[in-house]
Amino acid sequence: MPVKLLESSLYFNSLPVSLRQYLLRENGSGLIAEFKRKSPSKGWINQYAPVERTTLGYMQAGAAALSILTDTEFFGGKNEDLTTARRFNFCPILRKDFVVDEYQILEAKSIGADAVLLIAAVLTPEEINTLGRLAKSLGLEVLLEVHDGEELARSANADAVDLVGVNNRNLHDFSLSLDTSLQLAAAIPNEFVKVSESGISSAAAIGQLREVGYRGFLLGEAFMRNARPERACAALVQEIAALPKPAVAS
Ligand SMILES: O=C(O)c1ccccc1NCC(=O)[C@H](O)[C@H](O)COP(=O)(O)O
Repeated sequence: MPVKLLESSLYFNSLPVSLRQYLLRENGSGLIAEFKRKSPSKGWINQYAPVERTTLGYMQAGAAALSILTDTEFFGGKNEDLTTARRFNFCPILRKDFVVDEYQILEAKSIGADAVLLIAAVLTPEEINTLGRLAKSLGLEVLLEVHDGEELARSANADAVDLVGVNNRNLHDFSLSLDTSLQLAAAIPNEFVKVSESGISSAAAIGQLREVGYRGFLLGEAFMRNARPERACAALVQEIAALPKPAVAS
């Protein structure tokens, strides 16, 4: 679609909803609840859950924000999924696709996203700087995804990034370890809201992650493998409410 048409979208000039602020809310769950039908590591997870009921249910259950995969080939998504979620929800929505060019950022804004993902493993620091600044100029927040200390050190640029997400999934072999987040937490500067991504399925894990400073928890499969993903989300929110409160954010 030509850029001019993206810019004429209903959402292009709309006020963004801050993912940072929603994750830092007192008494919030910090959950970023994801809608994905399939994944490279698992194949089909859930072909039937409707995006309207699922995303509205996530938010009614107490999730802090939504993550939507719009990529069709690997995740079974489409742009319309995000726009539908936008129509039904007033909350931050992260477009969780791999962003590699400027067009995708303009497109993310035009379909109703509030935040985009930049992955350190596939982008140079210069690309993160350019893409992140463009996103921020449009009012989008930027979640930088890292998997190790080296990626973090070269890519965490405060002019281009708002939140740092540590992916517990190794993108080469798809192995998962919560230790990735636990070990990297202290190295992430406190100006960034810290998010732990992938392979999280229990309140106990979220309790551990909170203790080392994480305020956002991105869960996909743990919800989507259920026929009613929003009910799995509601159950987890209840368990999170019983955890000790997180320390005041820095
Ligand atoms: O989910 C995958 O298999 C995957 C493989 C390679 C690159 C990205 C992938 N997923 C995208 C995501 O970021 C996750 O959906 C998200 O972090 C939630 O993970 P999970 O809770 O483990 O579903």
